[in-house]
Amino acid sequence: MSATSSYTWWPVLGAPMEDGLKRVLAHDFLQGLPSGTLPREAFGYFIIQDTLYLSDYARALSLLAAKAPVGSAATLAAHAGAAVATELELHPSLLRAAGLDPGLLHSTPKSPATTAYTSYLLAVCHQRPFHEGLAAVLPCYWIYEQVGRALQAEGSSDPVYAAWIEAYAAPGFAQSVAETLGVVDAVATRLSGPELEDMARHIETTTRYEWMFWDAAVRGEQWPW
Ligand SMILES: Cc1ncc(CO)c(N)n1
Repeated sequence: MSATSSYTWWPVLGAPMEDGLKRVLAHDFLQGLPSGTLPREAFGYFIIQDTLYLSDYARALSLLAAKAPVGSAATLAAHAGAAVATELELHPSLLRAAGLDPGLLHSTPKSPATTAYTSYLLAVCHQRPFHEGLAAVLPCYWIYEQVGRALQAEGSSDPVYAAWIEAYAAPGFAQSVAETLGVVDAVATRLSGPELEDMARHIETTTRYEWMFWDAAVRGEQWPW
C-alpha cells in the first residue's frame, strides 16, 4: 500500500476508512463515472450539494486551524482557502460543462444528507478537542484521494466526469492529503489508546457520511416538504 502503512496509528485510524472505501468504490455513483452511465441529473445534484458542503467544510477547517498546534495551523488554514477556491472555480465550471445552470447554486437548499454531514463536522470541530475534529475531516481528504486514484486508472468516456476525476487525482490534492496525514501523525503519537478510539469513531462516522453523500445524489434525496 501507500506510505500510510508506516504510521503506527494507521491500523486504528486507517481501518474504518479502508473498509468504507471498498463500499464507496462499489457505489453506483462512482461506478457510473468511468462508464459515463451516471445520469447528468445525479452529477448536477452532487456538484450543487458539494458546493454547499465546501462552504461549511472550509469553516470546519478554519475552526481546526484556530485549535491547531502552531506548526499545523497554517496548513489547515491554507486547506480552508483551497476548499473555497474549489467551490468558486471548479464546481461552477463543471456545472456549465455539464450543461447545467450555475444559477442553481444559489437557489438549491442543503439536502438532508448535506445538512447532517456538515452539522456533524462543524459540531465536532467546535465542541471537541483538536484531535477529534482532525479525525472528523480526515476521510474527506483520504477518501477523495483514493477515489481520484482508482478512477484515474480507468478514466472516463465523459469529458465532464473525466475533469472531476482529474481534479481529485491531481498532485496538488495528493499533497494536501500528505500534509494532513503529517498533522495527524504529529498529534496522534502523543495520544492515549482511548483518545485514538475517539478519533476512530469520528472517522467511521464521516466515512459513512461520504458514502451517504453520493447515495443522496443518486436518489435525488429531498426533504419531505
Ligand atoms: C463531500 C465531500 N467530501 C470531501 C471532499 C474533498 O474535498 C469533497 N469535495 N466533498
